[in-house]
Amino acid sequence: MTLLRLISGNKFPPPSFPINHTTPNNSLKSHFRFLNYCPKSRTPICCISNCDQKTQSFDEMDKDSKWVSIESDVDEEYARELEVAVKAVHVACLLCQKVQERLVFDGDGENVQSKDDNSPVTIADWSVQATVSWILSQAFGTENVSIVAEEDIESLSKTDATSILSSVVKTVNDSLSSASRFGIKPPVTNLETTQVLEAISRCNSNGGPTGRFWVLDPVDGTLGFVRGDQYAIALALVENGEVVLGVLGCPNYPMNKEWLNYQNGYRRILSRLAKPDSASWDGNGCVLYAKRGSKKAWMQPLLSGDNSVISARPIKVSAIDNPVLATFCEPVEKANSSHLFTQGLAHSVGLRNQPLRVYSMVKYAAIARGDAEIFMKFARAGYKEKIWDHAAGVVIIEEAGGIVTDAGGRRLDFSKGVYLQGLDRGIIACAGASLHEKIMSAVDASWNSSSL
Ligand SMILES: Nc1ncnc2c1ncn2[C@@H]1O[C@H](COP(=O)(O)O)[C@@H](OP(=O)(O)O)[C@H]1O
Ligand SMILES: [Mg+2]
Repeated sequence: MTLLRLISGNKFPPPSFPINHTTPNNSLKSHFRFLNYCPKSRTPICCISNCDQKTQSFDEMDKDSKWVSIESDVDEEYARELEVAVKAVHVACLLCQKVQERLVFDGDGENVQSKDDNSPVTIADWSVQATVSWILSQAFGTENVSIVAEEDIESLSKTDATSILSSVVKTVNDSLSSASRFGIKPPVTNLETTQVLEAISRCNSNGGPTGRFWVLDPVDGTLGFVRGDQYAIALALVENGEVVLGVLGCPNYPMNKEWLNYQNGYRRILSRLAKPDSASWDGNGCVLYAKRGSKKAWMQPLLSGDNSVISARPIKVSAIDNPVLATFCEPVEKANSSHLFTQGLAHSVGLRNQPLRVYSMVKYAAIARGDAEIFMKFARAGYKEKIWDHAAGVVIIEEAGGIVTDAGGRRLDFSKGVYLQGLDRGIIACAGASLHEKIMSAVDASWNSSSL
């Protein structure tokens, strides 16, 4: 591993800069390789374009790449894992954007399949799983990487799935061949079909209480994805049952929170009106990440077009604790969480705003960014929540200052395998303790009379 070359002191942000670990004092060890800061937004800027003052990347990463990012100390625990994970999620976001464009605009419906539970799965789900699995294996060695992830290759390996499989292989190779812009060294030659299938099927860990494993939801909210709406790519690292890193890619969730309100295919509507400015921080999606215990969470814009500059901003949960002013999020699909029950809770707690119904873990992102105050999910009795639907979001909200528990006030338990075992009634994530307590009391008061 190589350490960055130091960049001259006057290029660092001024003392008032909000990220204190990137001040000149500790900049020697900083792995956030500043090249400058933006005078307008006062955010750190890292140059990805060809630049004399470029810094070096990890040995196994592409030597020609200028991608630089991630504010953490190289000696810090999980610094390297975080860097690789963020890069992998950026690559996955771009992959998904391309596939979603094709699905939504070109009506590429052939590349959507139905799973046994009737939920959709697309070439993006398999392609992201293969791509992230390959990137993690390259970075840490296949023998050191254990992944719990949503997809398997059963339906993909069937004889009638040959055209889907070849689309997946092409999508993975296209995505990896352009991954060098993120500092990821592409494969020397295109991956063969067997290698792609192997990368997907390697993600067959069952998790558990000991050791280290990654948790991946390649496309969370696949229904939102196929509808041209919100979805997320979620990658977390769990060690001895505790989520230690979380990275959440939200390709359709730009900086401006109002965009969340464009439900039912806002991107489609928007793109018809005017193509979003691809280089704009405001018009593009974001990647959020956090490391357990750092008390900090971060957001980067998604790269697109020829954009050569990237910056990260610290994010914090909302300071609103008055229910009258608070907004709660919940799944779009009634089948995934009872809207009737949360409506009753909202009424008894005094929430007045309309619920923000959003697909996927973008809801966790909304709480962590301070765009909403409460996320509630009350699935039907018997539904078993999977760890990949929550792991990354939980650590990001907690490090951004929020709280995530079940309805009994217990932290979610990621140590029991693929499912969140022992979950009490539902999931409640809040910006602060006061709202959280009010919701929990309201659940206690109304649970027995509910049909859940
Ligand atoms: N009956 C059900 N009850 C609760 N959650 C469900 C469900 N069926 C599927 N889900 C989960 O809800 C996720 C979508 O979240 P949301 O409803 O918040 O958009 C799905 O993720 P995938 O789309 O990755 O399968 C799936 O894991
Ligand atoms: Mg999911």
